[in-house]
Amino acid sequence: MQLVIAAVGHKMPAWIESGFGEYAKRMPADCRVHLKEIKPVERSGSKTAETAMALERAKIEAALPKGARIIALDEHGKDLTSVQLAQLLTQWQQDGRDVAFIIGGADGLDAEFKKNADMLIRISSMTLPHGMVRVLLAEQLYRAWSITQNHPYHRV
Ligand SMILES: C[S@@+](CC[C@H](N)C(=O)[O-])C[C@H]1O[C@@H](n2cnc3c(N)ncnc32)[C@H](O)[C@@H]1O
Repeated sequence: MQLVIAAVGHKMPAWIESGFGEYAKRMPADCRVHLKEIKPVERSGSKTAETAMALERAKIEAALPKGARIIALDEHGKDLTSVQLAQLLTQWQQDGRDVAFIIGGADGLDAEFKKNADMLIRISSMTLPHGMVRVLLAEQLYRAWSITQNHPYHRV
């Protein structure tokens, strides 16, 4: 199983890159997190946010492994505890299908894309900057993996 984070946004500030890298590098080889940055579609006069998100959706889909389970990150998504995420991680490892976490850009994710996703999850009920979401998600994936291993990183 491969874990992919497809995130609309590039040229992130150094503190986002280093925060993400800190957690991504802790993941073991059989549960590596692969980041795929999607260059945002330029917003210009005649292009609505909906059009831009639809174009970004096509770029996201092209970057994903075939047949991957799609987990969209959205502030209106389901709340998961870290233990629930760890349980999902175990199930996903057992079925072997790749898992793709999708983070939208400034306007969010295309509505149809979210409707078709296998799951919509949130990290908080507040709106977060997209760069920060990838760091928090990487930390939660590392925490989830730690829970599956009884690693002391996670303390109840
Ligand atoms: C700046 S937000 C976009 C906000 C936009 N108004 C919307 O409705 O999604 C950019 C991306 O960050 C992610 N995001 C922001 N807050 C989040 C949260 N609390 N939980 C999960 N993902 C979040 C989502 O993937 C979102 O598409």
